[in-house]
Amino acid sequence: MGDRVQRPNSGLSRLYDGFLKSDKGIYRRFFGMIRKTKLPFVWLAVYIIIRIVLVKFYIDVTQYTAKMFSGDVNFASIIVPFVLYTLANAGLSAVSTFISWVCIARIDRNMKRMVWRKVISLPLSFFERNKPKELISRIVSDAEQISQLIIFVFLEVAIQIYSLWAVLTQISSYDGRLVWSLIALFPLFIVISVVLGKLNYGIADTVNTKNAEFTRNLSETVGHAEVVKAYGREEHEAKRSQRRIAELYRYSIRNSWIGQLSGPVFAITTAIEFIVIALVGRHFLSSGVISLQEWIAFFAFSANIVGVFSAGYWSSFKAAQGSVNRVSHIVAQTEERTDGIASDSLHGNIVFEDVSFFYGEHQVLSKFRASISASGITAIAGPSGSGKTTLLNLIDRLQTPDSGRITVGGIDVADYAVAGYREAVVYIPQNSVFFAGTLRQNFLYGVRRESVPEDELNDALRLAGAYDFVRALPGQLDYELGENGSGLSGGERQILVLARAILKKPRYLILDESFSQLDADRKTVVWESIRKIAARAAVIVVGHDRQTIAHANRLLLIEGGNLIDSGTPKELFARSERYRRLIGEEEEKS
Ligand SMILES: Nc1ncnc2c1ncn2[C@@H]1O[C@H](COP(=O)(O)OP(=O)(O)OP(=O)(O)O)[C@@H](O)[C@H]1O
Repeated sequence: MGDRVQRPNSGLSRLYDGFLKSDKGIYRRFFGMIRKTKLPFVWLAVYIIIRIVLVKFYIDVTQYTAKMFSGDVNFASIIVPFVLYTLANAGLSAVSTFISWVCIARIDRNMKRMVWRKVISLPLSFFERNKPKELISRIVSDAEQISQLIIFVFLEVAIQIYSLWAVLTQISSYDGRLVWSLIALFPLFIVISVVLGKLNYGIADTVNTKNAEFTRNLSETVGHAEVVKAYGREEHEAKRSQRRIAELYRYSIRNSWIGQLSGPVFAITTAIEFIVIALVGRHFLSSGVISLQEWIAFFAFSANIVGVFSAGYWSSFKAAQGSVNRVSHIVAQTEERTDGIASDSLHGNIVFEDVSFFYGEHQVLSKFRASISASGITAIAGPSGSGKTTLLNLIDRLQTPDSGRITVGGIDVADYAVAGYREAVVYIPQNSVFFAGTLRQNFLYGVRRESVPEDELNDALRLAGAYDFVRALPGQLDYELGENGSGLSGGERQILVLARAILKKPRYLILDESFSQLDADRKTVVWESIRKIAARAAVIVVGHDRQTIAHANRLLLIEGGNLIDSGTPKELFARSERYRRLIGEEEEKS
């Protein structure tokens, strides 16, 4: 928990930090991501049509204004149309703003749906590599930022280009040279926009990263408040948060500072532009090339063009680049394969054929070979960290071998359709995880049948030894559990997980020291159930406690990721000193 807080650099280097942040392949990834998000095309089309009409209104209103300012104040031909256009402009603008927000809300919703579906279909290794709490907080804010990017930047830029074209066409109708005097100023605006955009990206990305880290840290600490209190670390945690809050504050101030930089910078460019326009306009007006009305219209149109550049589209685009990167990174991940052989043909021994497996650089299994019988109870025993859970994860396809393969009935497990496979192979991990909701919802979690008769639920509860305590709960199966299944003891949760596994009628049941929190009586009941399950299914259980040894038909002894012996518990006890040491018999004898 003793983390190091990275302090921001000082002075100008902060500016360059942000300036240097750039990313290759961003456009390709962006469009790849957009292709997978359902866009609200009808709403977008309506929005674009209204905006095109508004551009036309804008050009007409500017010309009427110019006519008025040049002295033409005819009521019927100038003032009435001017007022009508202005009213229609205001009404349509309101409608277009509303539609733009509808488009954003829809894209945001569709993108969250798409990303969430993607995330939940990714292999476990993705969640191990990425910090899940940080990831979730980012998906929520990033999707919104990208939706705004699409509407307020990409679409808006396209509309502004159209508007620019319409305005320049109008100006060229006065005199083509006026257009070139404006175009000559464009490079200046573009360079300034790009520089400010780069600065914006760097700082906005850092602020988002710091925010996500902060949220992850807080939710981790709050989620384990009992540990904080038990170790008396309240003060430490308060100080740690304060450091992060102070750091966030510094970055936010820097963000605002850079955000405000664009105002004065564009004011200077506007002044330059004003001087150029005024000089060009005066020259053309005095030489009689354009009329007074055209000169006023030219001036108004030119001011609008600077407005387009100073609107900060490039800055907004760069600020959203971090969001695009994160979401597109998720979208580019490969999902777990869902197609494959139906689980009906899933029968036979589970065989590890030269399986090697790494967690990052750390090799856990090296050409591991073993066979697990398709019937009876097979126990996997070995010291802590020897790779037992990893073997179970590989059987349940939560992890995939880096080389070699695991077969069931001679077929690679990767070739079975994963949903059916996990329906037939039921895995009860070390921690029995429950979610907030009723006991019934948790009990039926992952049971794919449309409905399960009440009698069958009760039979499963009886078989697992859970019936009596569930009856005693207020509301029984409708008993409400809190976050992470709080409201039940650890042992009660373990029994309920077994009852749930019974409902799934597994062909292979995998248990990872799943009953460590039960008292001796309850363990006896649980083992009775396991024996009944083993009469029609293969049971693979990690552990070397007395009950496991007493019930196992066969035992695999693992050490350092290698199978060092296998046989019946009796055989191993007779011939293996390592085994005897492992189960503590040696100590007892002495
Ligand atoms: N997610 C992970 N990332 C990196 N290393 C891991 C990960 N999970 C396990 N390991 C490492 O892999 C090795 C095997 O772990 P595994 O959990 O399979 O052992 P185990 O025999 O089940 O241990 P235990 O009996 O303590 O549960 C250990 O050295 C462990 O530190």
